[in-house]
Amino acid sequence: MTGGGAGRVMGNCFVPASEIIAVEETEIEKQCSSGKWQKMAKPHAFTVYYVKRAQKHRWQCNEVTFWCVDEQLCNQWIQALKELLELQKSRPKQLLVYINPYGGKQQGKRIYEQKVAPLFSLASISTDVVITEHANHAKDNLFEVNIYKYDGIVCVGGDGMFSEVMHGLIGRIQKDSGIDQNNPKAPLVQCNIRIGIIPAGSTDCVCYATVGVTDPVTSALHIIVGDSQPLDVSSIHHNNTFLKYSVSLLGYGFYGDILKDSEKKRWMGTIRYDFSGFKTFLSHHYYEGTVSFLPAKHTLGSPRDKKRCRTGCYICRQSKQQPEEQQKNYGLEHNEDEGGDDWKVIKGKFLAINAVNMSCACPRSPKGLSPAAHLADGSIDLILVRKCSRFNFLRYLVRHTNQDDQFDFTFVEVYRIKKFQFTSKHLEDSDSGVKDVGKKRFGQFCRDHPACCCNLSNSIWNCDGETLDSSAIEVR
Ligand SMILES: Nc1ncnc2c1ncn2[C@@H]1O[C@H](COP(=O)(O)OP(=O)(O)OP(=O)(O)O)[C@@H](O)[C@H]1O
Ligand SMILES: CCCCCCCCCCCCC/C=C/[C@@H](O)[C@H](CO)NC(=O)CCCCC
Ligand SMILES: [Ca+2]
Repeated sequence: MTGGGAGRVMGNCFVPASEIIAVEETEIEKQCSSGKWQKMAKPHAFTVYYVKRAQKHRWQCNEVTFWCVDEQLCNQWIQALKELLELQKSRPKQLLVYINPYGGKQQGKRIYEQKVAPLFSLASISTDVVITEHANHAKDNLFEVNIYKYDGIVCVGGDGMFSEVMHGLIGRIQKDSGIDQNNPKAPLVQCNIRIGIIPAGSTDCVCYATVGVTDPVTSALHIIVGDSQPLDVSSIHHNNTFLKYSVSLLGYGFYGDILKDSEKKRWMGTIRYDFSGFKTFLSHHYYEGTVSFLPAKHTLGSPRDKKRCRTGCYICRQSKQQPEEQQKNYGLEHNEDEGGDDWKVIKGKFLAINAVNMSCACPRSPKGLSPAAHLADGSIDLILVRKCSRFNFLRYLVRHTNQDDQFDFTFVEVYRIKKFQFTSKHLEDSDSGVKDVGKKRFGQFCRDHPACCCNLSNSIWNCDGETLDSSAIEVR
């Protein structure tokens, strides 16, 4: 048989079966003398659609058409290739798709319809599509529909949309299994339904940090070939009440303040973060509080490693293989929940407290806030940025965007941890009965030292781009 792609004769073209998207019989048309197009009886042809790896982690859908004069031989090839595709067991056949039409640049619906739906249809994936009408629509819907008939859920939107779908899915599975999410020690039931992300948000950090690029076609192709990547999820509680799950950034101080300000500016679209980022940087507020954490002793690797986490990463695989029993024993021996000796306590004045489950790489920060953090090692990198000058804080922020070591500053500390708790000084003071009526009654900023930047109010937690209501939290 003869093969040619996009009108040119190709040399050799090697495609692993796992990267074939579809095989279709091709109708070859030939212009006859009357000038009309008509179907040609011979030769016979079929087209193979496959993944082409382009630059910078981008994937494209390419095609190559094979011609043959023998119809039977042609059909045999088509049959054999279709059987090969049937053997690809991890590929989804039925997907439930949620589109946030207002995320990012409000292009979610267009991106899905123009770039993703044609690929799903080519790959014979059937879809049920829900265009969300309000926040929490997707989450609530996941508690109502028969999720078990789907091979995966796709969210078209940003990190907030991913977080919503993740909460819906984890919540639904726990509900169906009788697990109380309010109990921080309850072992959660693992969810085997995958979530696919078609990036159409403002930061898209979960997509960027897992795929390496924010490109709807690349993500659609990863979904089609059935790729998967486990992710660490942190649960956040306060006083035995479940608050939220987090997969990317849980940030207090700088990133909490940016979010608080930027939520009022949603109408600006993605540029709101630049405005609020600049404003928050200038305000230079720091916050006092206590962070207690349990270091991750049994994970290999450190946040200062040079190597990045990739699919199939050795460190993630090792930590997955760590027997559950050993982890339980570790918990008992180290009396971890009672705040045993292994817990470290740090009191201080912080410009930012960032707890990241993954690098948090995104187009704004291509290596992320903790470049060596692991996607699925069961640990969090806790970054404490202590009070420092504006100039030094700027130097730190600039390192989010270049190759220099973000942790090589005296005012920045990083720990790889399993659990942590935070209480703001305000709360500690009010809990211990210390009342400073003046502070509480008069405004948010230090009246005696207007230029000192100490902020007498609390910051908020930025949990994957959503605000958390409580400033005191327990995370595991
Ligand atoms: N139809 C809707 N109307 C209003 N809000 C919605 C709707 N659908 C979803 N949402 C909410 O919008 C929030 C933000 O959406 P999304 O994450 O897609 O965009 P983004 O915030 O611009 O991007 P990123 O999270 O990457 O910064 C989500 O938390 C989601 O709950
Ligand atoms: C002068 C140079 C200064 C450069 C500073 C660049 C800083 C970029 C860091 C970006 C880090 C993103 C971490 C991910 C957070 C997401 O969970 C969250 C939801 O999408 N996004 C934000 O909170 C949005 C956060 C946006 C911050 C601007
Ligand atoms: Ca991790």
